[in-house]
Amino acid sequence: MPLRYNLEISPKGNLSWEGIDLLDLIEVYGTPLYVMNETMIRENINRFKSSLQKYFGENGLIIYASKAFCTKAMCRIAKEEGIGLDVVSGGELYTALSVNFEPNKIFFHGNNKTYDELEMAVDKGVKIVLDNFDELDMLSLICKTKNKKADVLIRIKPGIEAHTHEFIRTGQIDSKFGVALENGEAFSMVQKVLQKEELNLVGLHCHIGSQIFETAPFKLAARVMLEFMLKLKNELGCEIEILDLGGGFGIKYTAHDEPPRIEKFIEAIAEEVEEFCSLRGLKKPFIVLEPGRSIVGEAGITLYTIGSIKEIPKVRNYASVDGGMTDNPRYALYQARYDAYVVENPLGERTKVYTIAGRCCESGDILIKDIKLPELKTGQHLAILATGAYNYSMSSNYNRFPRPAVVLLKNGQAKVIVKRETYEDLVRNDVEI
Ligand SMILES: Cc1ncc(COP(=O)(O)O)c(C=O)c1O
Ligand SMILES: N[C@@H](CCCC[NH3+])C(=O)O
Repeated sequence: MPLRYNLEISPKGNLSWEGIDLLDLIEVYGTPLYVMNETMIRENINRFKSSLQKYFGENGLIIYASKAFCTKAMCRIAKEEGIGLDVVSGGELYTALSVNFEPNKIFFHGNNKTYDELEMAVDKGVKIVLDNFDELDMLSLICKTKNKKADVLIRIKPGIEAHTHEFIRTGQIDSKFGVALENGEAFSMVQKVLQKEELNLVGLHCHIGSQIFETAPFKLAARVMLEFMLKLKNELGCEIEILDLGGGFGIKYTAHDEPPRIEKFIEAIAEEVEEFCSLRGLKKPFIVLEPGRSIVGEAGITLYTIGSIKEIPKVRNYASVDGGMTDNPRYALYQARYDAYVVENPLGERTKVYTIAGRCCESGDILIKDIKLPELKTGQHLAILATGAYNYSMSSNYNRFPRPAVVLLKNGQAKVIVKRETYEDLVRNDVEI
């Protein structure tokens, strides 16, 4: 099996990435260890940028969905690449602002933003994606109190069910996100925003789900949104500038996954926008896309040390590692599938089926269920692949496990971008009685 994700074999026969022997990396930084590949992150960003540029010229913007992996270093990479940022909390916004990210390229999402978060967004001048009527009222009050204006988009439920796991589907009617097109809900929200002098309606937004493998749902979402824009133009004389179609572009986690290339998604969206706008006489909107997983997912791996190996005859072989659902909760949450290599034996014949378990006090603490690997030995190391998205960002301190460090690789150099947590970090906010 050829190595994926630009992984290679080092002169010592170990797995290597960006010219770095991963066993050497482990010797320096220990395990568990998140490893991110800067070259791949930048390549992915540039694939999105050049594709969008090809079809929309200057009339489009990629905004990285920072929920996938949000650290100062990642925000700085996005800033250097000239893209925007999707944030969904005061914490993500704070991280972005701490590297002086241009506020007007930040889009603030969330279905229940707090007063303080909205205040911070208004003060800094970031774009706010309005989710509901309560938020609209709160934002209007904040703007009036401060005598400031805010640029807003409205999050619409386009009523599309993308074929993905139920928990990561968001565009259908039964969703906590956004306002529905049905019953005129979205229409009356637009009317209400237009009546507010302190709010400047700049765009509409939708997001249909995550890890989507088909281009058709994106085309459908674009069509539904453009129909609504046309209705607003015809009935309210309101021409909306930005159409933000969200993220959700699928990636390859295992050999079975065959996601379309990034270019294919954008080409499909462009075809739909082009056709609709020329046939129906609508001005082509400024297109925003919000990829998260497809920028960082395949550009991350996690390294673990293999501890106990338990072979239960005729049942299952468990190999436990020194991390678990605390650093990657995605099997526990979505029965997510991953692939892995043994760092010391990357191309060894895969002869035995193992379940890779974590060390949390939880039976569901599994990282990979039933994966064929070479015979494993305690003390060897495992690289779980495509863990760059929604791993570090969804990590926890359950069982009081400190979070692993994050190391960023580029051209043979490794840099710590998030330090390993210590026991002292774990008790820092505890108050003794
Ligand atoms: C509003 C919004 N935009 C963008 C994303 C990024 O999605 P993905 O990481 O699948 O590209 C999400 C998460 O699903 C989201 O909720
Ligand atoms: N966190 C999820 C996806 C949700 C994305 C945010 N709306 C995952 O790991 O796949």
